[in-house]
Amino acid sequence: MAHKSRGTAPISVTMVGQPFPPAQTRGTYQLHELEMRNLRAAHWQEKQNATLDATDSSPLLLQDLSALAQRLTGATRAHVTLAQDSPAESRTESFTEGRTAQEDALSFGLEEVTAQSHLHGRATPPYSCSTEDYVFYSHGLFSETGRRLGGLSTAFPTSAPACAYRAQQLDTTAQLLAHTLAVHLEKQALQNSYQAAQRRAKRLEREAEVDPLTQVENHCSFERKVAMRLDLLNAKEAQGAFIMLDIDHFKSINDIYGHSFGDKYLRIIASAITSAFPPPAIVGRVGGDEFGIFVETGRTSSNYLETLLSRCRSAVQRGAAMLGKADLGRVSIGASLFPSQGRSFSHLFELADSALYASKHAGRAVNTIFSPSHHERFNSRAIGRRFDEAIGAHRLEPYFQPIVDSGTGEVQGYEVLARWCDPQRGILLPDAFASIFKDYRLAETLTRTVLERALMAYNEAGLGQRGARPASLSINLTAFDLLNPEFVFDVQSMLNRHHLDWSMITIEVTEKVMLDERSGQILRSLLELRTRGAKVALDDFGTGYGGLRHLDNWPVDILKIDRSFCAKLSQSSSGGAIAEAILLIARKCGYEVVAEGVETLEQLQMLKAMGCPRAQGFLFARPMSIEDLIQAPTRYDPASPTPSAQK
Ligand SMILES: Nc1nc2c(ncn2[C@@H]2O[C@H](COP(=O)(O)OP(=O)(O)OP(=O)(O)O)[C@@H](O)[C@H]2O)c(=O)[nH]1
Repeated sequence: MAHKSRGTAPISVTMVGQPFPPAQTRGTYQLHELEMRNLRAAHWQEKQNATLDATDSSPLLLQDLSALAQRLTGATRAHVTLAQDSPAESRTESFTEGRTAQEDALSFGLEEVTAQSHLHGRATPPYSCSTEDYVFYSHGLFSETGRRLGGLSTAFPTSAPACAYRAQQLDTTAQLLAHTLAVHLEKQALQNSYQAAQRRAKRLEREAEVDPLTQVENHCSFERKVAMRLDLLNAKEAQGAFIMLDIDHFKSINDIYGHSFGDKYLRIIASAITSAFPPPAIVGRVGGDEFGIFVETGRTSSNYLETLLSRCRSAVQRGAAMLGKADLGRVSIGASLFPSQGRSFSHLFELADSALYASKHAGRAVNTIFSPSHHERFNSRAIGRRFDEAIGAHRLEPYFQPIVDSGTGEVQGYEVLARWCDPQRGILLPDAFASIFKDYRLAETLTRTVLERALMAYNEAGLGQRGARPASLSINLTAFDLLNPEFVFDVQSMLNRHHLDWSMITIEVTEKVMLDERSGQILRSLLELRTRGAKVALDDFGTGYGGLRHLDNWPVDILKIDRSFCAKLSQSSSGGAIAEAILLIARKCGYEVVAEGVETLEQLQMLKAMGCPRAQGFLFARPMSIEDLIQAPTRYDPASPTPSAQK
């Protein structure tokens, strides 16, 4: 501090009034400084226990009060401190380079009495001390309730006559200051509590806006903030992108590593997205494992958006790598453009969702920027009305694809596949109306319509009796069908209506359906269907994400080897190895097996050599209408395919 470096002559201090501790009566500057340090340390302790809040505005007020006190009392210097104000702080202010030893002594004496008064509490009678030139007084400032608010320290020249008038002036001034301080501090306390309430309200408001798990905006706040931003941008003619990001196979990740690991993964993904899209971009969690992002892109090309998406994907991969699991970090992304594709939140959301669905459909882990062709395929709202019309006009039809004994070529059953016969666009495969399967009403309607018509056709055309053995009918179900507890009873009524029984029904479900978290009802429905006599086939086996655990946990009778393995049979040794492994598992566990997507004689021969009992694919026949099926053989010779199979 300034006074340390100055090496001034020692100041002798003589106490009057309350006694000082003995060490301080020795009276050299250096000794005093040591003592003062101790005093300050003790004072800081007191400060920590203080209840009044010294705020930024206090120093100003204290300066004003000090000046006022000086005027009222005629003191050479007056110094007002708050109860929790530190002598150390006022000392820094008081001692500056260039002061004379006398001025130092003045400040030092003032501080001395201040510190004493702080340390010893109530200053009655006032503390006082003197140097050669000055006499110092310290008055405590108390509220009406006796609470210590601060102190007034004053200095008078020793040469001035001491009189009763001075003592009275000091007392009156101390009372006035105490009153002023009390009012100020009360106002301050009120202000503080108002500010604290404001801060609390802000915090609560923010808490209501953020998703507690990931700390990004929750759905509601995301929508509100994006809508507000769009209003601004609409006025400015600026450009932006609405992005949807969905974690791939998150259900399985929860399933395999546990829910709390899933939570951690979600947090990591959220923070990766936020790092890739810092404010002013808006990031929100809009679903369980789905995030929305709105980012302004300026007047740049769509290449720039691609760059942003790639950057986001890399950030996600880097974040996921920290979790040390090789199968993490895969996300699907869809984006729509503002304002060229949409101007409102709901429209942009819908289009980005369609694009996201297109990414999922394309095999996941890809980015898709919306294009109109995605709309019908991947947007259930866009297709819903036309679908309802098609149902009314009986344009949703069952097609049948034979399932054949790979040894004899004999037809053992038919898989029922939905076809939409559109007058303008011809016969549409489910891929062209994939969004139907996202909407429970449309998905259920589709299953029931196609099933009812398939059973009717099966019965009327006598399909069950055409071959040497009754042919089975394999029906594809969605999670929505199985989640409906009424579904089993509805199928029972259909079977009754068409004089058929459960033994000829096979229910086909994918691994994804079996992994559905609402699996309680799905499992119950499958068990009920099986109890009634239907078989359960696990479709696309080997492509799912959940490993082999379904086989232990779920009621399964048949494994359908996915077409991707059959396609690789003749191309790579791994395709053959996987098909062989599936057949081995099936044999050991007692499952029936059907190979899907068999297209060449070579594939069939390899499957036969591995012991695969049944096959289905273009080598025998494509899915066909009931009219074509009636004409089709009940036994195929793979060596000389039928004309329909060659299409
Ligand atoms: N750990 C965790 N899981 C959640 C949370 N919210 C939702 N989920 C789960 O997230 C999963 C979302 O699954 P989906 O998006 O339907 O399916 P998916 O497995 O990601 O499949 P694709 O999106 O088609 O790749 C469900 O299983 C939910 O139970 C959460 O806060 N924490």
